[in-house]
Amino acid sequence: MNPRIKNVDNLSFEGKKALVRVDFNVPLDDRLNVTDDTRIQAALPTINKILNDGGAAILMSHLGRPKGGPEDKFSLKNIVLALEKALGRKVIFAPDCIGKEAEMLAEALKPGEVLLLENLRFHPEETKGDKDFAEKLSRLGDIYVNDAFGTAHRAHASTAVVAEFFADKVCGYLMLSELKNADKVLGNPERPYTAIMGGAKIADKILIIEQLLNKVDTLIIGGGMSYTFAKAQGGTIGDSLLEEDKLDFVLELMETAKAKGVKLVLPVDTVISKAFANDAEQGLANKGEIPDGWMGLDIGPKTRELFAAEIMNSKTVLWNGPMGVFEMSSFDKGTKAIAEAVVAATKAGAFSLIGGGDSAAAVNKFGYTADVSFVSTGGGALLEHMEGKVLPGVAALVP
Ligand SMILES: Nc1ncnc2c1ncn2[C@@H]1O[C@H](COP(=O)(O)OP(=O)(O)O)[C@@H](O)[C@H]1O
Ligand SMILES: O=C(OP(=O)(O)O)[C@H](O)COP(=O)(O)O
Repeated sequence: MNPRIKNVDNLSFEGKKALVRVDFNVPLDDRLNVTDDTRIQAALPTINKILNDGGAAILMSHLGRPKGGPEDKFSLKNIVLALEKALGRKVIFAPDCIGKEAEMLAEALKPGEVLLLENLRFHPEETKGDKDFAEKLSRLGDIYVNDAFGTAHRAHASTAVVAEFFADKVCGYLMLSELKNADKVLGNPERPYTAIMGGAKIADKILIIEQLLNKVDTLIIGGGMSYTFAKAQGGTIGDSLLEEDKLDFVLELMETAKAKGVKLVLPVDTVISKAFANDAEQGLANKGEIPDGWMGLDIGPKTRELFAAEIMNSKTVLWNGPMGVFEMSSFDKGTKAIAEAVVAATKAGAFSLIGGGDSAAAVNKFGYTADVSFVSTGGGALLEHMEGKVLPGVAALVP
């Protein structure tokens, strides 16, 4: 990290109001309760440092990907209870992240108090990196702290642009420890080096693969991402997740992998279901043979074995994205099997780095968090950092 970037230890927050970008993009269940608070817990050291110094913390985050206006299921109000429980103190909630009310609540904040702002992405200006919006956010605090490692790959108003408006801008403890751990692998990874990719954010992450091909020896693709590969190879994928406009790109990626001598390992079978529901009719299909009216929601048993063998062979493992819809018990076996293989490889001496909001939640759900080398709160951010990119959220902190 650029040595000119300061961190929370370089400042006293006494009598100050810190505007803190956190990543509270946590999973919620149907009743809008937080199902995994890893990202909240991870932000506590920074928040507590500010409060213990005699400062006040104004926390801002996104939650999910709202369409550009308020939506109840994406309200940060849903996480207030979990945050209060984790912090052990009351949290004041601002129903909008900018405007008169937010400014008044911030103004009235006393040392030791915490204000949580409503979802930043209820304003489309956030993801556009709008300068006026960033300026409005900046009015709320005296010091800017970025501790949102999971969102540091986004050049958004609250993650990057807002920093321009502060003389004091620092990174938090989470950001520091994430970068430090990732750098253990970045410089000189022990080989064989295997990356495992899955999940549902296909459009974003497919682009990252191209860069990863310059780094890894083996690339395993599972989860929602794998069906675009199966389709590109001429298979049928029913109603499975598909990134239609990336079909040609995927074929090019496969050629690039071959040219670079990277072993690309794709699923050979898949658990299929008639609907996106735990109790829907289920079956198994070979790769690229999913009938119409069915969708692939997990890797199949042969794939579990194939992937596990590759992982066991590795000295460095980087994993982002679940292998299936692990939130439902009918489709969690692939993710669990891969987690078990990563744990076994770690016990055999490999360094394992698992990242992503949902991936971290999955590893937590299966009880393996302590059995891997490091669980990162960032998925896309971790991958982009591992590509060797300077993350915009980090670059913005250079004085
Ligand atoms: N085959 C699949 N079809 C639909 N969704 C999937 C599939 N495989 C995985 N997923 C979903 O991917 C989501 C996680 O994706 P992503 O956000 O990319 O991971 P992370 O948060 O770990 O970076 C999970 O909610 C999981 O249910
Ligand atoms: O969950 C996140 O990323 P991840 O799914 O890569 O772990 C971050 O909160 C970033 O969210 P975004 O991908 O909607 O910008």
